Amino acid sequence: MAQYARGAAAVAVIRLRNPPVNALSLTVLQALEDGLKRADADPSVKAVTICGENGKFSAGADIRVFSSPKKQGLGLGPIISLIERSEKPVVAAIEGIALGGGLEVALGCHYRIAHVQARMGLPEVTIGLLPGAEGTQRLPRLIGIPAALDIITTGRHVPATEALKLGLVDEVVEENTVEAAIRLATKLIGQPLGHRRLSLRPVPRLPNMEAFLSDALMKVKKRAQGCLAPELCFQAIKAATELPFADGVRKERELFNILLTSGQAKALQYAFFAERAVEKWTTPNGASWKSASPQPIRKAAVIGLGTMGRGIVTSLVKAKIPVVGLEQDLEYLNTGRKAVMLLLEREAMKMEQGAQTLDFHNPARLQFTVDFDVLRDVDLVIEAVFENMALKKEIFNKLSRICKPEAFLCTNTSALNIDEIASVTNRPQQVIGTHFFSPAHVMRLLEIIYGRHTSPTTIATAMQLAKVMKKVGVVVGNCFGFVGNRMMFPYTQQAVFLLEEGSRPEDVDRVLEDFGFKIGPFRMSDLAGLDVGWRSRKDQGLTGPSLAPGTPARQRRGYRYSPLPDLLCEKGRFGQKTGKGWYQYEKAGGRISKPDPWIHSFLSEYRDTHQIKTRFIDQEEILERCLFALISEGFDILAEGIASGPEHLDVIYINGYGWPKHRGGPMFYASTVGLPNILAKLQKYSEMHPDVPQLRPSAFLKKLVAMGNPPLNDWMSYLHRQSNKL
Ligand SMILES: CCCCCCCCCCCCC[C@H](O)CC(=O)SCCNC(=O)CCNC(=O)[C@H](O)C(C)(C)COP(=O)(O)OP(=O)(O)OC[C@H]1O[C@@H](n2cnc3c(N)ncnc32)[C@H](O)[C@@H]1OP(=O)(O)O
Ligand SMILES: NC(=O)c1ccc[n+]([C@@H]2O[C@H](COP(=O)([O-])OP(=O)(O)OC[C@H]3O[C@@H](n4cnc5c(N)ncnc54)[C@H](O)[C@@H]3O)[C@@H](O)[C@H]2O)c1
Repeated sequence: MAQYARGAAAVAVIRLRNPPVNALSLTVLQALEDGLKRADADPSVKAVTICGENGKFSAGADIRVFSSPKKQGLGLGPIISLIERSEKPVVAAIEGIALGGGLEVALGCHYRIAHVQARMGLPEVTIGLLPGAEGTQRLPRLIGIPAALDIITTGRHVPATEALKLGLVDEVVEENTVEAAIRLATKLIGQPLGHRRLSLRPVPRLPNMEAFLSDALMKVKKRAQGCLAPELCFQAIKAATELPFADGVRKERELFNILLTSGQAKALQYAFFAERAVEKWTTPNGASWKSASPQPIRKAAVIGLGTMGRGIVTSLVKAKIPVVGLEQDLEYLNTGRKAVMLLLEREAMKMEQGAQTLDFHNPARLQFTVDFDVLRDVDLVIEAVFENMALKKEIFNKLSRICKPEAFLCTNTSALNIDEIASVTNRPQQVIGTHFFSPAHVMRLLEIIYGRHTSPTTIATAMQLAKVMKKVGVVVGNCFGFVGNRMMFPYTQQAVFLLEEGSRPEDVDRVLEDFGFKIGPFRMSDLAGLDVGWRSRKDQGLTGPSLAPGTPARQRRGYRYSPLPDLLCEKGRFGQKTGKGWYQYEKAGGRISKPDPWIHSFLSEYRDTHQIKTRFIDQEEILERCLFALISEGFDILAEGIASGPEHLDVIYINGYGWPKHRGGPMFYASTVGLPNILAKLQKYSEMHPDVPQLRPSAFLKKLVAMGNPPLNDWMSYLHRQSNKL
């Protein structure tokens, strides 16, 4: 709702109230409208201030309303026009946040005062929409086309000081913002308001408007990667340059409705809430975010300053946690130190542009050592040494002897058993997997893996660490590859099988990149290094010297196996680092991939050798075999209780594996394709490839289909229900 009160003799204060972020629900809108009408009707009221409860102006429209049948009633635009038309001056007092519809309300006001720590923005694009309450028409009139385009098509939050420079607000204050707004409103009583009504202003012209817009459109499309909203935001802003205000508003509404009814908005809004839902973690034995309290981390250590350790140290420094980086010897230490410093210099430059600083030259904040004794006083250690169980056990055993008893011990292993690592310590309850993604200072995902003995406090502490590092922590159970890499295995396996049967790496990558992945499986493999998987397969006895003599080339443990990646590694083709992998690169370490004729003839010789008949494989088959195998593994993970809901898998894939957010994650995508369709396709492919267990549909998927294809929110409630149709 919105509370109506008198702030000073002649000033009415309308306070938006809907905790925690004063989202504009239908009730709030009704109360806002009632408040405006009451102020208008009361002759003793000469001015109005609009503010928000609890130091937050408003986070915009209540996102849940967009998927409810009541959305027709969300008539925010007319209320904003009502504010603007008021003959009594209306001042917005912006504290905390003014986002989306919240900022649109402020744009309808005649003046805007912001607290110095406030942030403003129109983030609708991030949930698949555009500002639908006349914001695409008012903002360009206030701050010009280039700035409005930037703010609306990126959805970024603008700090108050920048907002002042842009002319988005009239004043920034450090004191009580509402009181300052009331004072301003009092001064404005009786003054003319015409020039303050944004709908009456022209859009500032640019000398080269047409060229500017066509260049901007190209950039917006390139960044959008298949997402519809940025381009429609652009169209709405362009309309402001071409049409009178009222016609521009009509165009905005038309474009808004296209987005609202698109599957993309639904997917992006699902992703918004999924990301928040995973913060409320639970485990099958009843541990939960509600009852577990995190411990403070005042100092941390990172062991191993290779690819991952460097990024992890950088993330900790950025989170202002003092950190010690440890390496195995001085040579590795120097290399690691230089790499960390370079990353930090770059981060510092970026932060200075945003007027923040990064203090990392102080040894109390960042220290490097080869001496484990230095770790005696740290509260938490993250191990990021080579992926080798014996080495990890040696390190954890040492840590458990050296670190103080209350210190937490985390491993960045990609797949190894957390319980086995914990077993060599004197504190298995404080051992946990913290699986960062490369590059660790950039990627938002932190997969948090609890073992059999991990305590709720340890889980809560790892989740808190994720939050402080501005990452998305997702709590999952312990199994080989955990959630992300376990689901990735059937996906990359299908990609390689498709090469055996007739596709080329660039065909498979193109289909998955067109689907929206930032990078296809072969380009990804070249980037990560083919040798990483090769080492792991050798450790598992799937290839290399430990492979039993006489093992058929394309079979392991009775199932289909493709030796193609091993053969490439044997030829020294490790991907980007060697300049050759599934593609060729301009040089070792090069990044521009080109299809490689050598690979094409290598594949055709391989097919001849193994008497595989080359066939044309269409896009549909490529997409379905890769994605549905991954999804089926996801259903197995849910059935085993490794993750507590489909949104966990989706958040992991969006934030760690480049899954297109506008498709909502693999499990959400499965729900849009329809579980019966996925089941039917998996059954078909599985019949065609009976020696590939990853194509056999998950029993849980079958059960959900038998139960009538329930909506995704209900899936987990069917886990233990009996089905007589199976
Ligand atoms: C064919 C049919 C035609 C129908 C016509 C329809 C009508 C047309 C009229 C359209 C009017 C459009 C108006 C406007 O242009 C559209 C919008 O405003 S869309 C919303 C835009 N705003 C956002 O995207 C902001 C989203 N929120 C955030 O970014 C962050 O939450 C935050 C505000 C920065 C705060 O961050 P944190 O402090 O980290 O806190 P949390 O993120 O954990 O949030 C706390 C809590 O609040 C919930 N929440 C946040 N914002 C909203 C919201 N806008 N709506 C609903 N709920 C919100 C969040 O989910 C958390 O709750 P929890 O999930 O934990 O229970
Ligand atoms: N590279 C990735 O993309 C990625 C992603 C997620 C997780 N991981 C996991 O992170 C871990 C590290 O991987 P990486 O890619 O950073 O490896 P890396 O080879 O780049 O670095 C490992 C570092 O550990 C150091 N090290 C080895 N033994 C040590 C010891 N006894 N004491 C101190 N330091 C020691 C090495 O000198 C090296 O610098 C592995 O478990 C890996 O599976 C890697």
